[in-house]
Formats: sequence, structure tokens, C-alpha cells
Amino acid sequence: MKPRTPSVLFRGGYGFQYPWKRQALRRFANNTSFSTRKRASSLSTRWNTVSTSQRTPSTWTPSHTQTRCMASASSLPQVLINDMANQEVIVDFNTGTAVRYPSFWLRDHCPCAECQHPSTHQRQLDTFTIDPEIKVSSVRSTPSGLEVSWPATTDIPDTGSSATHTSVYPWEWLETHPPFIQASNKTPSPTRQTAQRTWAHVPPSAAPDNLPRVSYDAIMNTPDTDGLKHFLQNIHTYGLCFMPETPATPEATQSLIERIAHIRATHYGGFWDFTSEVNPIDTAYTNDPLPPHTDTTYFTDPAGLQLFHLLSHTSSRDPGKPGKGGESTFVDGFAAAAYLHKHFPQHYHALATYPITSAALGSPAGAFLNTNASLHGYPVLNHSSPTGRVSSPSPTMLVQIRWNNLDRFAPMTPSFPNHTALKSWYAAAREWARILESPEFLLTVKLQPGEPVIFDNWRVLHGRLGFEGKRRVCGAYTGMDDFRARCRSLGIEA
Ligand SMILES: C[N+](C)(C)CCCC[C@H](N)C(=O)O
Ligand SMILES: O=C(O)CCC(=O)C(=O)O
Repeated sequence: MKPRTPSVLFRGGYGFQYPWKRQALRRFANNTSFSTRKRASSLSTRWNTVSTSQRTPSTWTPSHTQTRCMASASSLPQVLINDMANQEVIVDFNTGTAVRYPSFWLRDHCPCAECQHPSTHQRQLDTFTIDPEIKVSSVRSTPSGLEVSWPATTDIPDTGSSATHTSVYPWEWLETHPPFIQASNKTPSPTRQTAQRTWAHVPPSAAPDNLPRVSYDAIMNTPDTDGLKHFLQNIHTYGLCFMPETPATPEATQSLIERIAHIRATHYGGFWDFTSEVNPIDTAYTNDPLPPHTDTTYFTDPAGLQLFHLLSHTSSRDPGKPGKGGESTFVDGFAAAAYLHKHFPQHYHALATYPITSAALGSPAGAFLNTNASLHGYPVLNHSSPTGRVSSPSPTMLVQIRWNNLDRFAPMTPSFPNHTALKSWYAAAREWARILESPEFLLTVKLQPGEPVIFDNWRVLHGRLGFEGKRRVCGAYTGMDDFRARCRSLGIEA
């Protein structure tokens, strides 16, 4: 097909009105040698500077030996096609950089109702019927997005037709789903801490006024979701939130957590209401002190949020009097980890490197162990990065803390290469435990009936002081994915 000269021409062209676009596209043009045939009319230079007289987009059909700038009204992104072996469509979003989309990747992510289920948004297109060397037939910048026409092939799901196919990719979707790591995120972008604020040096006295609080009524009873959004935002930003004026009943407490998401049931049950017991399945069901820890470190996917509501605590000797002890403790593990990284980088590295095994062995449900022939446990400090590889772990990449020294278990699959490594891990764990218990980081709060607390179990460590008397606590877990999905449903980028 003889390429038609783009009927869309644009004012000024890259070389004149927008010099920085020239650099942006040239960077891509230079990064990929591509051939263009010089053509008559206004096209010029290696990457087709054109002058424009129209301001509305229209179709343009490149030949596959040609690479051109496809431009449209200056308010729309500009599109460049790189015709090399793995054809790419390069989009300049008028932000000074441009993003590359392989044609196969674009076809595979077509959002139309044939290729993607309209309500489940699951892929309906069989990826593996797409021609691996597929190239666009034509592209067009339109107000609703990048319109791509594909050649007639048999990859149309189930229609058996060999009609061509057209995909329209909304600009915002394209811009927020770059297939390749951009230079801008070569250094790991902050993870969940992007909008998170660590806290420390909080007076270790009773809950100081500056701790985040949202009342039960604001969360449960306002017709809009402002109170709920504020509640979730606090949990995401600070890792915990108190909920004053909550009726001191299991029912009201359960409704609070279910306002967020469904309860994550475990071998402890779903919604728990517990006191100390004679034959406990876990030390939580005793009146012993518990050092700062995160729960369910022995799960592949540790519980995301945990809620505690102290319903009562009375003296064993005189039920009319309050019981002694049982204060709750909380630590912002991200703040403690940042302190460890700054002052003891070798200890941070040890806790981020060596996997350890945790276990819950007291339950008749069986032994929970996060180790087996193929899984060798997890480090205390777990990181994530855009490349999926974490060569030098740092707090900006920290996504999850797994620390419960009571539940740490001798692994069946050894994870320390030698005695030196083992000693370095113990030295690191000792310093970590010291930091967690230090006044600078340990928040000690005597929970009160009517004011439950909820916290991020991947970030905030919790514990309690030993106590005497009858102490009744209720609460539940939710999953981290469920919490984050609920945040997103309210516009919070968790
Ligand atoms: C269910 N309830 C919260 C009452 C007890 C949970 C015990 C959790 C266990 N010690 C761990 O650290 O995973
Ligand atoms: O009893 C408490 O206040 C906390 C218990 C605990 O740490 C747990 O259940 O994991």
C-alpha cells in the first residue's frame, strides 16, 4: 500500500515551536536507528519535521519501511513509529519525555470489549494467537486516546473473521502503564512510603493527642465516605489509627473492620474475642508480656491490618477494680528500620538479606511453617523494586516487616552460609530488638474500652506488657490486598 502523506499537519513542527520535544523524540529516534524515506511535500530531516495547517487529527498510514512523526492538535500527545524489527509506537505526552510501547504489547493489551471482558476486565484475547511480529497498520492521536489499526489476522477472538482490528488506548492509561522501566525510575521509587509519614520520638506515655483518630460515627454513620476515607488515609499514612466513641461491644467492633473489607479468617478464627486461657494455642492467649512483633510471620501472605479493642480488664482479686498491666505497645517499623539503616547499615543489610523461618505450632489445625523444600523463609526486612531485583536494599524500597522472635523457628533448609553470617544476623537482630524497645520508638498505650486501634501489620509492630486479672480483647485481621483495594475505591493511592 503506497503510504499516504499524513493529511494531518501540525503547526510549527517539533523543530520550531517545541525544541524540547525535538530532544525527547530525537532521543528515541537516536536510540533506535530507523530508516525513513525522504518524501515530497513538507516532510524534512531524518524524522520528518512537518509543518501543519490543520489542527484536527486524522488517519495516517505508514509503510513499514517508514518512520514518521504523527502529530495532531498540539494538545494531544504526539506519536512516532519505530519500524525496526520489534516495532514500537513511541508516544510523547508533552511532558519532555516519551514512552515506548511495543506493537505486540499494545495488541495484547487492547481494551476493547472483544479483547477484554467488559465487566471483569479479564483478557479474552488469546495472546498466543497474535502474530509475534505484528506491526500497526495505522495510528491516530484522538481526544479519547491513541487509536491503532491492526492488520487483518486471525487473532480476532472467536469471530473467525480476518477483519482488521482497531484498538483505542486512553491517554491516561498509556501514560500510567509504561511497559519499560524509565530512566526516571532506575533508582527505586519509594514504595508504599510515597505518601507515608513515619513517626517516632512519640512520648512513650498514654496515647498522646497527636495520634491519628477518627470517631466510630464518622467512619460508620456519615452518609458520605469522608470519614471512612480519612480513617483509611490515616492507616496508610501513619500505619495506625484509633477509633474513639466506638460502642464497647464485639458487634460494633466487627462492623468497623467490615466497613473496610471482609475479615481474613485464620486458624485463630475470624472475628476473635479472647482472654487468657489455660491451654493456649499461642502466647497471645496468656497474660505474659509480648515484645514488639508483627503477626502471622509464618504465612506466605501475612495479615494486612489488625484491629484490637480492649473490652474489659478487671482485677482477679476484686472484679470491681481495674486489672494491672496489659498496656499495648506500638512501633513504626519503617521509622525504626530507617534508623537502623542510618546508624547500623551492616545490620540493616543482614536483616534484609538472610531469610529466616517462622512457625505457629500450637494449633490443632496443624503446623504453619514458611519453609519447605522450595521455600526458605523470608528476611525480617522485605523490599521491592521496579526491576524486581533488590541489589542494595534501603528503606525507600521497604514494603514489609516480618518480625516475631517468639515465632522464629530453626529452619529445615539452612539459610546461613557460615558461622560468621549467622553471628552477623544475631548481632543485627539484637540491635533491631533494642531499637524497637527503645523509648524513642516504643509507643505505650493503655487501650480503653470504646477506643479500639487498627494498624498496618506489615509496618507497625505491636506487643503488650504483662498483666494480671481478666482481660478481654476482641478484633480481627484483613488482608493487605483487600485494604489497598478499598483505599483505591476511595481514591487513596495505597
Ligand atoms: C488472633 N489473635 C490476634 C488473638 C492472636 C494471634 C496470635 C498471633 C501470633 N502470636 C503471631 O504473632 O502471629
Ligand atoms: O493482647 C494484646 O494486647 C496483644 C496480643 C498480640 O500481640 C497478638 O495477639 O498478636
